[in-house]
Amino acid sequence: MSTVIVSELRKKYVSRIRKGFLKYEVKVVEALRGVSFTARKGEVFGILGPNGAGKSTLVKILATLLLPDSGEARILGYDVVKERDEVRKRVGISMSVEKGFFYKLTARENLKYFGMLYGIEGPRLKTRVDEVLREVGLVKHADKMYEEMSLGMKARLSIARALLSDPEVLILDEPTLGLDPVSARRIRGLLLELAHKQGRTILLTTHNMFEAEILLDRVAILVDGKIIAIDSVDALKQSVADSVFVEVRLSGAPQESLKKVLSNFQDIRLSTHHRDGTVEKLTLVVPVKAADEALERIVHEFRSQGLKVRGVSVKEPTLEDVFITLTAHRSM
Ligand SMILES: Nc1ncnc2c1ncn2[C@@H]1O[C@H](COP(=O)(O)OP(=O)(O)OP(=O)(O)O)[C@@H](O)[C@H]1O
Repeated sequence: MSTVIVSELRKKYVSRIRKGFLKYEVKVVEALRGVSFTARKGEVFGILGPNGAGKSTLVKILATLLLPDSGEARILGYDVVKERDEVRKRVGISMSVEKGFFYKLTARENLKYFGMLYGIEGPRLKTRVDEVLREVGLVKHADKMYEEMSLGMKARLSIARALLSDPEVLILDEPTLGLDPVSARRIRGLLLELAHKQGRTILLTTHNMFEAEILLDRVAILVDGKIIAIDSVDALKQSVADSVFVEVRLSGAPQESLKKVLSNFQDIRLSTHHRDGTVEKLTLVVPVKAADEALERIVHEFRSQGLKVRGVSVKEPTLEDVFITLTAHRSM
């Protein structure tokens, strides 16, 4: 059953940049350029994309915090623009870990405050606050002041707040951003439980490929305001089955020499991003049919440029390889 249905959402930002006394330049950014997808009950659905792709814009619209220019989005059948209040009653939102809590109140007091705002009253409020504290594993820290909590605890508190109204859908913007690996793992475990065991739909944004691989049932790859692929991580990996991903290990090769060699191979793309310095390891994306011959040539070329090749091996593509294959052209 689809709980979130998004069709053809568009959003532009128009800003004025000051260019001098009474002089402005108008800048238009098309943050969303016709985004459509559906998310189902009980799944963790992720929106993955580079900086500025439009992820926050998309989740803010779904969370009823921003109006789209056109298109439609329905959550549990309710329109996020025309039936905003109905959506808000049914959707738990966590936009940013640090925002919106009272620093001098404890975790429990913060939750009580927000519970009251959501209209939960009397003994029900205390029970519900205890329930969500238990759910996110914060009972032990319930009486800690917000300002004294670790980042991981704050992230869990933010999810606890989103759960107060017992929503069927959760919208989370970068729920593990900035967390240490142990705290991030804990949050991921919690999200899997909330979706797979309790049947909630979780819609989240992430930059983190590793997280996407282990957490998401399906992922939409958003680039420049457009979704370029939607599927399970496994299916996305399958979609690049006509390419071989080859890892080449080098002894500190300078960027310039690599660029020179690779510019001679139109059919080979570079998957790994390197910005500067020397390169120890790179992943090449090679069409299956040309693999044997192309690899031999490229290793030969590397060597003739004086680059020391320490090893060449074929590897399983990661989501990052898929992402870069789908989004980037040759990039170095
Ligand atoms: N209030 C705003 N005014 C003008 N431009 C904006 C505004 N908010 C976002 N943008 C622009 O819209 C585009 C999409 O931004 P958005 O924050 O949605 O991307 P994002 O994928 O969430 O990026 P990040 O991963 O860096 O948070 C970017 O080019 C951004 O600069």
